[in-house]
Amino acid sequence: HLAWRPYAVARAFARQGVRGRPYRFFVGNSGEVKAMRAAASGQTLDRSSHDITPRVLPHLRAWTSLYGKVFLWWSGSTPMLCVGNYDMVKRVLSDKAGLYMKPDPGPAMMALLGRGLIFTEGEDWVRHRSVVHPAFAMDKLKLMTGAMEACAGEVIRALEARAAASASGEATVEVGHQFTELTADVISHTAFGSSYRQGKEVFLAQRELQHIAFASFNRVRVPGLKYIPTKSNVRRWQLELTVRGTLMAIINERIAAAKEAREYGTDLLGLMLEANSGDGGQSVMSMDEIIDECKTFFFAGHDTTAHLLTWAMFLLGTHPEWQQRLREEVLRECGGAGTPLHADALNKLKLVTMVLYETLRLYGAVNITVRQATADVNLCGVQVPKGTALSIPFAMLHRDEEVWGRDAGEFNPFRFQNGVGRAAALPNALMSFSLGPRSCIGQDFAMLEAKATLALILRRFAFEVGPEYKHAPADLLTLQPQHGLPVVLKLVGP
Ligand code: HEM
Repeated sequence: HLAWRPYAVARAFARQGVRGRPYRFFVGNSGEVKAMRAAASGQTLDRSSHDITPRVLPHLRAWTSLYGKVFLWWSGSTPMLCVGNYDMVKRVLSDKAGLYMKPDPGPAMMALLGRGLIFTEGEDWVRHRSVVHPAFAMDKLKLMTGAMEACAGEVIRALEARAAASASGEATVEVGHQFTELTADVISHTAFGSSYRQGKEVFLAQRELQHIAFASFNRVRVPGLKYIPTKSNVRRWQLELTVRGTLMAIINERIAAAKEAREYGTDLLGLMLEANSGDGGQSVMSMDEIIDECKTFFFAGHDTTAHLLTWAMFLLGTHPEWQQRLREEVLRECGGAGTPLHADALNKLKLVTMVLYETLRLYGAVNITVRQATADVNLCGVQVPKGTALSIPFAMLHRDEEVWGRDAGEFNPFRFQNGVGRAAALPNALMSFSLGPRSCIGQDFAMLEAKATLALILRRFAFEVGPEYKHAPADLLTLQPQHGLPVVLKLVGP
């Protein structure tokens, strides 16, 4: 059932090889993409339609309507196959034979994250995943609920004070910023426990490095420039030293303490070190690899979760009936304000979970992912030559009416009432955390943190989206409201 109009083009492409084909064979090129993105970046969308694709994937949306869900285009020197078909996506993401790999992340991302879980492949990936995976088991995450609640509680108290101090009992808050700071605190506490302050230093340095890396994305790459002591390079080197030095100190301190205590601790670092001390005292990962995994936690687990919370506030702020339902559920399962949160109670919040899934479907932090064919492969009948990049547009797949039904563009958390696997015509239709072996290792962590934070907010505040809000979702590596999300909070309860 592929809508495969340019199939003839693809076949010619496959027969005659990748390089050296004239550009006119292809549907679009990177120049067009830039122009479409620039045009889209000025638009504000209708906030009730929830179709963000004209803004975040304008090129794929335009070409999909012309050529179908699967088509070929050319990005710079790379042929790109848009894979908007579920069977194909599933095949690519479930691959265990190494037929599809992540493309080269480029020097900026490598400098930022090194060879952490996100960028390893093959046997290295299996080794890394075996060490990191145990830290994210649900029984371990449950022990982190206290730290999550403590961090969110601090933010809530500051907001309560602001609302209480105003004559109207209301406070207008830019929640995106609040959640970014909150998730940074949570990851610093849950990753590093008592070394939290040093962890926060690493985090701040890492965040500045991220800005430097992204600023360099759109610049022309001049060979050798990275070795020249420009102002930004010098700052980058200083920050890299801070990150590495501080992480190394935290890890060495922990290893030394474990000799006495005979355990590494129950934070993410401790659990990872525990799994790293393999049989016979032989470490599975080197110090450098552990450092890269710590950097990866910050990078992968921070903005993503902050945006999940921000978009959930947007949807609840524009759907007061759902907000009230969720508040009632939280009060029923978790008790009123002041009652400590328990992971088991949070896991019973069915309506909150449904709303979070629906938020992830409509406004998932990751809109698109890319894989590269490592060999000539037959992908559901399409000959894909080695080297072709496959772009998997989650944001479009999540709005596919054939899979999600006629109301795919609407906010309807009820679709998840029988579980995430039964929400659509196909079982793995929700791909916000990706699918298969490379799916998100931190998904339970993110959901638990989001549930704890929402529970605390719903118990204390009723809220609506501020009138000045402009609906302009932007893909700045992760999907976020371009102009922030002002929310008017009003105290509720005693
Ligand atoms: C709402 C929050 C989150 C979303 C939407 C999200 C989404 C994703 C997606 C789509 C991928 C796959 C990327 C790809 O293959 O191209 C991924 C991978 C990953 N995520 Fe998350 N993530 C979230 C939270 C977290 C958290 C909290 C952590 C850790 C603290 C984390 C750690 C990772 C890691 C390490 C990978 C790489 C896994 C591997 O390749 O084996 N993520 N995430």
